[in-house]
Amino acid sequence: MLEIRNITVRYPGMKHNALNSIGLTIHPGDFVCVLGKSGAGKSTLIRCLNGLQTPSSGEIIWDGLSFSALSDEQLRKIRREMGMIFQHFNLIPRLTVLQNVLTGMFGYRSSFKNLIGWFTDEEKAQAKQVIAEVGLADLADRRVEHLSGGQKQRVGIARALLQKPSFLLGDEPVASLDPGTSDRIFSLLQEMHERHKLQTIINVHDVQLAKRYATRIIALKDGEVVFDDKPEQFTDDMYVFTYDAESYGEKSYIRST
Ligand SMILES: Nc1ncnc2c1ncn2[C@@H]1O[C@H](COP(=O)(O)OP(=O)(O)OP(=O)(O)O)[C@@H](O)[C@H]1O
Repeated sequence: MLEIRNITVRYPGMKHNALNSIGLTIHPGDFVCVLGKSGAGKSTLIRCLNGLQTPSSGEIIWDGLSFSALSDEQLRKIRREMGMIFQHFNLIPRLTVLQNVLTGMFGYRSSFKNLIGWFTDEEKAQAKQVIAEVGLADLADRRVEHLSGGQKQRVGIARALLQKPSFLLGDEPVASLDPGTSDRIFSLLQEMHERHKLQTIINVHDVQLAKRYATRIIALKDGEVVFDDKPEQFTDDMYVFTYDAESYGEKSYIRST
């Protein structure tokens, strides 16, 4: 269970809070999609969860540990628990799929081993296993720069899985992909979520994807939680309110596959 207790984030120079007294509990099995228009605070929330942003006030607690009082070793452990996937994939284009995925092991190894890039046969076998799980077994030795966007995101997912995380966090992971590919990536995320018993929290602009795959939708507006419930409860009126739209679909946060 991950507890977000009353967190507020105000960036330097900002007149308002990016997040304003957010309180949430993420339960085992949750597949959360976070909705909200641009600037609502979605990325800031994800950045707080992966330790990249320290809240101005409030606490995040996981496994009895408060993020604000961690030793370096505990911080390393928390970072390993947070598998992260990104809109622009954050891969190294000139390296192969296997080499990119192996970087997911870095949190478990010494800095020296990471520096020289030496991996054991066992580590390579584990990486090949997750590469097969995301459907890229035939492409393990291909350079990432030669892959499609959807394939690159599969590499990103495999790298996150190799960390053996408890959480899978995504900051707009399908925003650069076409609707059909986005749907296939969400289907893969759902499969991995269930197989690896993850707690998944994904920011997404596509409301239909959220409604199709999430077990829980959280909507943010102006840094506050305005909706936290099952996807079927996210009504057209809630859409209009969340996105300051005039009608359902009016703000193009809905795509069809
Ligand atoms: N590093 C920063 N410095 C100052 N202000 C920031 C910074 N990052 C975000 N903000 C501000 O904080 C607020 C929330 O931003 P955030 O990126 O979390 O929103 P978002 O919902 O993820 O938006 P988007 O969908 O466009 O990515 C916005 O007003 C944004 O301008």
